[in-house]
Amino acid sequence: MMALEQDTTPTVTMSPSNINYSVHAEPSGSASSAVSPSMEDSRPDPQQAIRAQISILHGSLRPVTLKFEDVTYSIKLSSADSSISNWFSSSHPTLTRTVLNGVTGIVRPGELLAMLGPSGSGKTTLLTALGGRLPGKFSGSITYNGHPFSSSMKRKTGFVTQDDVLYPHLTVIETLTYAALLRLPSSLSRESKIEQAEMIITELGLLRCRNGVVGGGPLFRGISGGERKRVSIGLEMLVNPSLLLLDEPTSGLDSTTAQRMVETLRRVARGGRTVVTTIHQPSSRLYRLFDKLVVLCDGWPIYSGSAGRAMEYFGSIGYVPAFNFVSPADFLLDLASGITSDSKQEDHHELHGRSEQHDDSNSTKQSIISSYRKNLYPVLKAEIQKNYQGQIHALKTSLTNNESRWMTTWWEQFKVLLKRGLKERRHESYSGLRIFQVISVSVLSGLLWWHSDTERIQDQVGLLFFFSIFWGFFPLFNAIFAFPQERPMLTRERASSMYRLSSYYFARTAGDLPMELILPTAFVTITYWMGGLKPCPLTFLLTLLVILYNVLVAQGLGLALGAILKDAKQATTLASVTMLVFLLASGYYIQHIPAFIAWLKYFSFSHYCYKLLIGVQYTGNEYYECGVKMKCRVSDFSGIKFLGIDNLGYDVAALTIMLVGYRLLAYAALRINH
Ligand SMILES: Nc1ncnc2c1ncn2[C@@H]1O[C@H](COP(=O)(O)OP(=O)(O)OP(=O)(O)O)[C@@H](O)[C@H]1O
Repeated sequence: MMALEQDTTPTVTMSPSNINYSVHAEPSGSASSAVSPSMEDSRPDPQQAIRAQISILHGSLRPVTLKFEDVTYSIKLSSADSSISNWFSSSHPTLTRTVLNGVTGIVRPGELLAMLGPSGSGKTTLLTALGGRLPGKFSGSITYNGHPFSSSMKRKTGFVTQDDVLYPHLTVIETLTYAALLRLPSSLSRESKIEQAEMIITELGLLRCRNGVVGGGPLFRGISGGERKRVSIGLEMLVNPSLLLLDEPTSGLDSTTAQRMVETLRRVARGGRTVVTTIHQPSSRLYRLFDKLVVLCDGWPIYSGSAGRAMEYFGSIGYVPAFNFVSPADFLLDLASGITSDSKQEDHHELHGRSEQHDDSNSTKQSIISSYRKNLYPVLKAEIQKNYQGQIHALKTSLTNNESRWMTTWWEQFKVLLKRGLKERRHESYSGLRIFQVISVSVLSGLLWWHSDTERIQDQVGLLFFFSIFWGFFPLFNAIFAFPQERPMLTRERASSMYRLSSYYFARTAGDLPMELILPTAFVTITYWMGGLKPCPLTFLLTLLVILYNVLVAQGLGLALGAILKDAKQATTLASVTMLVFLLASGYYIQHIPAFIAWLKYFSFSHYCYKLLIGVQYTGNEYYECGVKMKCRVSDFSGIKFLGIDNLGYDVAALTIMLVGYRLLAYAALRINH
């Protein structure tokens, strides 16, 4: 797969007169490509677009020149003193920290830019800013072909984060195929999209693990870290991005795999794309593959320009490596940390101790930062300010064509997401443990309530209450985890405009329905008949319907709590308190709740469910044995009398309001949080 690695120079030719551009990337004989859409017609030929989409690794359709000038970014830190007295004082100062300090640079199509710097120097922050994902405002400017970040640019940008956020239970081919079905335009056939995913697998050397599950975390091992990283890159490559941003793509990889990874990135860049990557400790071999370099030191730039000239520049301002064989990257990282020469420093520190070491490194940093401002910055500024009007005009046309935000229709997105969700959660939904849990509880309760006829009305009422509580707790706690578990994936996919939130929401909730409904059906069927409830098919059916309705309401509340709180732990805590209140207020345990708190029952879906179950099971003129040879009306039984079994329509209406309300709340919370 790496056979294409050669020194290939992209040529981007533009002239305002003929407004044509062509990107020639000729990595090797067979893979050569030339994409030259005419800019006179802003609407690309669909066939041509499709062909170009299919040959994704061969050429970018819309080259992007990325310029960033004086990018400065500060973060607010929470006040160190959070004592109670401070909460009431409005005058305590807000601490801020400048993470980026006037970083400037330019990277053109076909170039691979690497960001170097010690840990915490601001590489990820700068990359996030370049990807238009920085929360809050920064000063300075970042432009893409002369324009600010737009939703059109968002779709042409691939962003690979440091942590691989992937669905752990899908295989490599499933992961890429579902992404292709969601991210590639409807104009491509399903087969072409699948072909595209296969092509990515071949191009990124993933054939060996094609059918392996992705995995994640120490408890669920899947493919290797390097393979997972390549899957993440493949996901972004699917859309043939014009701008590809990668955060530490080589972290955790051995040097050979890291070398291959960067070679691949270089090849991707040579296809006319703009590639920017942060990198830790590149070897000399790796370093040679970069075209451009930005070196950061505590958020300040100390170098920005050609990678090949970095050593020459630092030599010219008096910093040279102590030994000839020192890797350029090691030397630059040492410099960015304020360390000038290993041997000199060691001798010096032995003599003068730690505080002087600190002073020395600070003065070195000051010196290289001011050299950058004096020597490099003006040259860089002049280069960036050069008149690129011709290019901008030509490229602008390609970037502003009339595109809708979504690649596929709502229905297509729903279908793919539903299928993907079912695959990803098949182990969970159809887990033997869950089935065992429900069946064993149903059999056990059937035995405990064995043939409890109307003569033991207290027991029967208890069984109906148990139905309403068990089928409140169980779906509620299952649903709570739905959104918090998928949050990282949802954030990543939404950031690349992969699908609408509504299609995700409906697919996610619909996917859980079969199992959410099958299990209570099995439970009620077993327990109802074993427990000796009214042997009437209609009553049984109505009981089942009430339980299923209750399940849907409880599931809605669980989804809403998970979506609002985002954290599953907090959501489960709140859910257990809520369910406890619902259980106590539902009218089974306490019949004389004080008036000032009796309103609580109106918020309890278990109360409505319990009332409906009683109403379905008994009619007002039924009798039960209430003493020796004494018959009493069921409606006079204290538990039922207090509850009241009239006006059941109101209870159905209350449950319906909750059913819709909780689900709307869950959707609104998701929308706000994503
Ligand atoms: N949201 C935030 N809250 C607090 N500190 C932040 C935040 N974002 C960034 N920082 C701080 O800004 C600095 C730069 O962070 P950044 O992640 O960009 O560094 P980095 O060079 O990518 O580091 P590494 O190589 O370790 O990933 C760090 O000191 C980090 O703690």
